[in-house]
Amino acid sequence: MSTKTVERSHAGHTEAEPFFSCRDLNSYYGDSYIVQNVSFSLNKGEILALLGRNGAGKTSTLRSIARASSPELHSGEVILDGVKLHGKPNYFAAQAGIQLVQEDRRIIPGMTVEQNLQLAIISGSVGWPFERIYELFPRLAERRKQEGVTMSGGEQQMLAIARALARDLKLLLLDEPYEGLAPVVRHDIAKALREVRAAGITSIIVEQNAVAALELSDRAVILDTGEVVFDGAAKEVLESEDLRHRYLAI
Ligand SMILES: Nc1ncnc2c1ncn2[C@@H]1O[C@H](COP(=O)(O)OP(=O)(O)OP(=O)(O)O)[C@@H](O)[C@H]1O
Repeated sequence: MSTKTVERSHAGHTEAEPFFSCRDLNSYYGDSYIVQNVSFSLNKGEILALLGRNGAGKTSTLRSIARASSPELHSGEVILDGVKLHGKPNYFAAQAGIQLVQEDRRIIPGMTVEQNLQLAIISGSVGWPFERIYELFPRLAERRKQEGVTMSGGEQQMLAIARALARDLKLLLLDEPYEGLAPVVRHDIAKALREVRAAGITSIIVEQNAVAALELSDRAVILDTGEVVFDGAAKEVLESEDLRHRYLAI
């Protein structure tokens, strides 16, 4: 039983059923108990920053929500738009509209930008038309015939997000989207993510650059050794030196 207290501010929460919720997630890598009773919820169209120090369990929580094969979700509930994803086969999460954009971006070598997008919808899950995606990312439109892996890191990140949008997307999970990117490129990605929010898509962002993530987000959840220690408005974390010092070392 945990001795930690969760600091919760209810700014931004509504009494209605949340669009997304995870409750008491417990995940393991083999015998290592990593994600410990993690619970939080999100309204439709919100961006949530999932923060914490190195090793706090951010990626593991994101992967548990996406029902990746590891870590293994031993118990807990994941509900998206009224649909229960727990107790179902892992692939059901993607079918239900959860897309995980992994830190290494996973662009398929030997394929152009457009072929990478075509491959994303081969399973039949179709989201934004390619032209709408190219309007969001004009750099991808210019490079649609270029091999994806030959593009810059920022362009590959755009393609990774574009691939998620090409599918029927309800919850976008982003693992370190700003990793290795120059400030100007981070700015372009943030602008696109705001447009994605304006289109009603809900996102969870894990990011080392906590300030950049908080500036983009409506809500924040902070993890410490696999447990939730804060759940509230992103603005509250930005404005609280105490929270930032205690849990984020910034
Ligand atoms: N494949 C794995 N096998 C065993 N343990 C793992 C594995 N991946 C991560 N862990 C452990 O789980 C814990 C949480 O890791 P996780 O990557 O989720 O943290 P994080 O908050 O995303 O960290 P970072 O900011 O450093 O990426 C760490 O102690 C890590 O060593």
